[in-house]
Parts: sequence; C-alpha cells; structure tokens
Amino acid sequence: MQTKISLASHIGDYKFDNLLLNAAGVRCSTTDELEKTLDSMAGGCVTKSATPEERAGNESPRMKALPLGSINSMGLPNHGIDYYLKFAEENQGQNGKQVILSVAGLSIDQNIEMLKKVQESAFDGLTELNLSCPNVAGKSQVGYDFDAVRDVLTATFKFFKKPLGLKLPPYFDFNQFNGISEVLNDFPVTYINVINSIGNGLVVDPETESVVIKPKGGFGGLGGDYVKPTALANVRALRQRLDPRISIIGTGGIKSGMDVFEHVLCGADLVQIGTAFGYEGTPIFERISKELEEIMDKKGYQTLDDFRGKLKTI
Ligand SMILES: O=C(O)c1[nH]c(=O)[nH]c(=O)c1I
Repeated sequence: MQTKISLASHIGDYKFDNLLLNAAGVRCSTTDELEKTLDSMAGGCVTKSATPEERAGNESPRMKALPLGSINSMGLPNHGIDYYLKFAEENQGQNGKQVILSVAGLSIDQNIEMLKKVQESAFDGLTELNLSCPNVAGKSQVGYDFDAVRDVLTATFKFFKKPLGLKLPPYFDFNQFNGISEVLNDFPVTYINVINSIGNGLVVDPETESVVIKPKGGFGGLGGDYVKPTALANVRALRQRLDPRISIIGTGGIKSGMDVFEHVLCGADLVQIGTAFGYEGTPIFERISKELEEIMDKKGYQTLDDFRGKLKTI
C-alpha cells in the first residue's frame, strides 16, 4: 500500500504542489502553450525569455531533434515583455500554480528596463533573469563574465524588491563554481537555475556532410542526454557553495522520474524539463510524477526533503 507521497516543494515563500516545471524556451512562447502547462500536472510554468520588444529570432532551421537530445540556435524569438508580463499578472497563483516570468535583455540596460517594468507591475510571482542565452550572434553569455554578473545584480537590487532567480550557463571548472558562487552569495538572489543549454556545440550530418542548423554556421546550444552529467555537477557544486537561503532549480537532461531523483539528490529544490518536454508535451509531467513516486515508494521516502542533497561520496 503506497503511503502518501508528496512531490511538493518551495522556493522562498512560493509553494509548488509539484516540483516539475517546463524549461524556459520550450512550448512556452504563446499564452495557449503556457495555459496548457498550467492545466497539466506541472507545479507551474515558465515563460519564453522576453526582450523589451517582440523578436523574430534567428533563421530556420534553428532547432534539430537528435537521438540523444537537441541542438538549438533560436535567437530569442519572443512576443516581448508586455505580452508575458500580462499573462504572468493574470495567471500567477491561480489554482495554486506559480508563473515564472523569464527575461533576457541583450544588454544590462535592457535587463534593467524590463525589471523596472516588472517591479512597477501587479505581478507578484518569481522573475527569472536569463544570463545565459548562447545564441544571439555577437552577444556572449553574461554568466561567464563574473564582473558583469556583479554589475547587473548591483544595478538590479538598487530598485528590484520582488523575488529574483537567475538562469545560468553550465560551468566546467572548480574555479568557475567558486567564482560565480562568491558573486551570488553577495546578493539577495532567491534562486539560481542551472543549467542552460551547453552553448555552441556542433552537430554534423555525415550523410549530407553538413551542419544541421542554419544560424552561426551550425553552432548551437545542446540539450537532452548530452548535458545531464554537466547539469548534475552544476546543481551539486553550487549547492555545496551557495548560502542555504538561495534555492536551486535543476535543469538539464531530465526525461524520467529517475533523472528527477538524481537532480534532487544533488540538491535541486525544483526541476525544469526542456528537450524531453518539447518532444512529449504536457503528458510528460504526469508520467514523470508517477515514475518518481514509484522510486520514492520503493526507497521508503515520503517527501523530497527525505533525500534532497543527500548524494553520497565514496
Ligand atoms: O536561442 C534561444 O532563444 C535560447 N536558446 C537556449 O538554448 N537558451 C536560451 O537561454 C535561449 I534565450
């Protein structure tokens, strides 16, 4: 007999009845897509990263499904901050679901402009500042420039009083884990979300002897199975280094309940599903919830706290 198992979690004062969310960028560009996710088993939804004005994004083909995941160079196509802010204001907290508003300005000024708009709005949910888009030609990922991260957070927290999360790129070196953590621990950041896609990978089709996406000569962000070990490493390393007041959303390589279990074992408070959600749609949230509950039941866990962050070393 299955004792009552809970997949509930929280970030700051925000309660999620289920720890599963979509990842920004996947099936979340329109209000229809976002409403579908809110109507599913997911604990909430995340909007496509917004820029101040609507953007068409990069030329197609700009995303390719692959046997072990995906590569994309979308180039930040979105309907603009006003479109998503309106949706967020109207849907945040409905039926106990959280709406996370993702913003990705192409400059510090654009980020400040959008965050000022959010601060002055009626939206009282979580905002996710994306510092890790790898696909705008000529723009590097802010998350790799620790001084720039410090600058944008210093400017932001002069006026932004609402809860703020940061979407960060994957880090690959202990000096980077240390460097970003030293910056983040200096600011009232509510959570960090690791990882964004592994930027500027290259997929080749040997039949046609060609790249598979058009933008940037075929270079694009990798997602799916390719990135799970890097995602788990970033969740674990930042959990070990960040002040406990900063929550962690684990993103990267999740397509099963076992993948979620591993992310939570490494310290994730919530998880986001990108590539696999893109392929499977909202039924994935029910499938993965059931798989995770079965794993927890077999292991004798009732809540996520029973095993969160308790990864063993040998
Ligand atoms: O190309 C994109 O739109 C994109 N693609 C990604 O893989 N991550 C991001 O943060 C973004 I803003």
